[in-house]
Amino acid sequence: MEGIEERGVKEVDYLAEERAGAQFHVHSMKIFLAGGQHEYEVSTRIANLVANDPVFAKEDRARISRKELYKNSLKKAGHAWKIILEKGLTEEESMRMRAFIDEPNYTDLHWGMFITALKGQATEEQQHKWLRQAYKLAIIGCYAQTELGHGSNVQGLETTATFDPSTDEFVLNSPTLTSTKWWPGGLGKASTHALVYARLITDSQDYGVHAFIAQIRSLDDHIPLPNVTVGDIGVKFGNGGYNSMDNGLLRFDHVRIPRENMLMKLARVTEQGKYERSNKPRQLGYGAMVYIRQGIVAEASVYLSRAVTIAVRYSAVRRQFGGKDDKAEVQVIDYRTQQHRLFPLLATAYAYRIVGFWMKWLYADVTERLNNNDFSNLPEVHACTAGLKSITTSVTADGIEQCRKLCGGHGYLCASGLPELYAAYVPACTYEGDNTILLLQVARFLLKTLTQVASGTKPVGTAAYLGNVQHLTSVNCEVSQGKDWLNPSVLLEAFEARSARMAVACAMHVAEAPDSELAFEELSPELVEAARAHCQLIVVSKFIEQAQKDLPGEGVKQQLEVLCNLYALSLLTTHSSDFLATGYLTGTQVSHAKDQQKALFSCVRPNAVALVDAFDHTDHYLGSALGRYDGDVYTHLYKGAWKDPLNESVVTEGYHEYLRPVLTQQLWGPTSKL
Ligand SMILES: CCCCCCCC/C=C\CCCCCCCCCC(=O)SCCNC(=O)CCNC(=O)[C@H](O)C(C)(C)COP(=O)(O)OP(=O)(O)OC[C@H]1O[C@@H](n2cnc3c(N)ncnc32)[C@H](O)[C@@H]1OP(=O)(O)O
Ligand SMILES: Cc1cc2nc3c(=O)[nH]c(=O)nc-3n(C[C@H](O)[C@H](O)[C@H](O)COP(=O)(O)OP(=O)(O)OC[C@H]3O[C@@H](n4cnc5c(N)ncnc54)[C@H](O)[C@@H]3O)c2cc1C
Repeated sequence: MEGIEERGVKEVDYLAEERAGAQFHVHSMKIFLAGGQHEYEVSTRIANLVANDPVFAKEDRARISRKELYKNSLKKAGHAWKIILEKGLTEEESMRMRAFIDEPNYTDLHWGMFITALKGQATEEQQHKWLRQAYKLAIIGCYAQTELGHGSNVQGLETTATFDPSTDEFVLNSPTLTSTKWWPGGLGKASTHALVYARLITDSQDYGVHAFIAQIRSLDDHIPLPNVTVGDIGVKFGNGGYNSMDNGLLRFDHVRIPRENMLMKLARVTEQGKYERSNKPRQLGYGAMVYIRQGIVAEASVYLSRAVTIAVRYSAVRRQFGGKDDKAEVQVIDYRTQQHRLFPLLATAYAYRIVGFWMKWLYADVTERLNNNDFSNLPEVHACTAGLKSITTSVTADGIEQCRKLCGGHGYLCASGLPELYAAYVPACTYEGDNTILLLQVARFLLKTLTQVASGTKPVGTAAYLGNVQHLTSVNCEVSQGKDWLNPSVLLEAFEARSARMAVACAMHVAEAPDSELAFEELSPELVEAARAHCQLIVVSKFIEQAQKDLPGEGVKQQLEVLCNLYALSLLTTHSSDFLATGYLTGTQVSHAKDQQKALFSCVRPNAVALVDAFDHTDHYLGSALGRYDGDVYTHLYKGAWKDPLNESVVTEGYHEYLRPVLTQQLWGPTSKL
């Protein structure tokens, strides 16, 4: 329904036939996926701005050295900041620009965590002092929490901040090797300041981990300050990927900072060294993590949809087998096995887009509540952000790798864009909370909620279904044929019943054990599965909610319904053992689900290319010869190969030293250089 001319490419469109077969209005879907007309316009404008600026080119990223990559990322960040200032870009526009530049750098941590933590944990006076500087980038901050010895166990951190009343200062110290700060992004080379999480000691008493601002580099010449040891931790996984970030190490040798550098909104130390807590929950000190976790959830769909766009377009271009009697060979997208691996990921990318919108709403809602001193839904928001961060990043990382395999041999080439995408994305399974640790947090929340339900408290929000636990643990599924699975309330009940039953089984086990902490540990694999089931339910329920709404644009609602059903049934069949073991489904009902899932593949097939077009990724952003909008895959793979530095000379460097002696049998002779 949409002409390729709109993209300014007239010469060739190998995917034209695919696009012509779409059964929905692609432009309307684009607007839906962007989050609205305004968001669509901002995205389009900023995507083009980035794509047309040579400073933001990214072709060579997988080929250049780490040093060059890092220096380039500094150049890009500086250039982006210049554009933001010159054009007076809004926060929304700047965030879009960050996304389209598509290269992690120190500003992610500065804006995402340093500033967020200051806003959440600094007093007004402190904010006035530090935020003014930080907003201008006159200082660059990082978030220095993790240490060599502890990351997940925040309460186990070892760095100390000991108050000295004689000088009204804290003394920051790294008492052991394992207390070395290790991993903070932007710390290695760029930051001038660090938000340091350290054990607060005053009057010889340890009050646990608190946040302090420490200047680590000179604002004149960027040299580390006295008694501060700071540097980069080294090359990370993959070419390009997250290597544009200077994850750093940091040690303090009795470094003195003013008492006012402790962030004092949640707790303070007086001039006399007295420790005083505010009446706000101490968990607000974890607020920056909650903010980034929701951001990571909102971003998951972007990464997954990029991989899926590449794999769908390539699968429509690529042909293998068949081709007898003058017929063209079969497009690999028509193979059922390809559809079985690819289409659920397409549906997942849509599901995560919808849950990402909801997550942003949830975060705005909790922020407003916190501003009004309403802390009631903090545990639920923590569970949602932690759990959804965990499942969306794990599925997205695995999904990118699956898309690489779906592209066969060419997927393994950096020219496909997929290896780099995976390398850049996969640390999301670890940073901002290891995904298993985060699911265990959800599990604790579920057990607590069930205990509260037992004592008559009504659960709210995403846990509300647990208020219906008696029904959900006794009801039988009524599906008797494949089509029954297309009923949203049937799907919803299946996911609610599975989640409630898994949580209840764990809760009973833990409650009956003499030592509940030991039982929790023993049962942790099952608890992780129960938490996953709960989080999948959240995504399914948000997708169903959205698919039931009326949306503008011919066929848009119908496509969302198909994808919603496909998403839910793919989860159901993949995790069928849960549904069977909890006794909610029979084997026959699972078979019906599988049949229905197959039928849905046939509905997706004619729309697949248009459904990925609707994500509206530019060729610059995709950075993939396989995922090009025009489908001209082979020309660009071929051209790309000749750009490789190995092909700069016809006879390779090293020929005379190392190849010729082998070929001429002179390996052991007197002139051999080997
Ligand atoms: C122009 C540029 C713009 C840039 C904008 C950027 C924004 C873009 C968005 C996305 C981009 C992504 C960029 C990503 C960059 C990478 C960033 C990576 C940074 C990091 O990795 S920072 C380090 C993160 N570290 C962790 O996540 C550690 C994980 N561990 C923990 O969170 C906790 O310690 C724990 C959860 C494991 C708790 O362990 P425990 O010992 O039990 O802890 P306690 O402190 O005693 O707390 C228990 C109690 O508190 C509740 N709770 C825990 N966490 C939270 C929370 N976050 N909020 C609320 N409540 C919490 C917990 O449930 C317990 O409650 P209970 O006592 O049971 O009632
Ligand atoms: C690219 C990248 C960027 C980062 N950026 C920052 C940053 O800017 N600032 C910062 O402070 N930190 C940063 N980090 C650190 C990151 O937050 C931690 O690595 C993360 O929280 C995981 O902690 P860990 O490394 O201690 O893992 P560990 O906790 O040591 O995990 C190792 C394994 O043990 C398991 N495990 C641990 N405890 C338990 C348990 N109780 N029960 C069951 N299993 C358990 C985990 O599941 C995991 O499989 C970054 C990390 C990376 C990779």
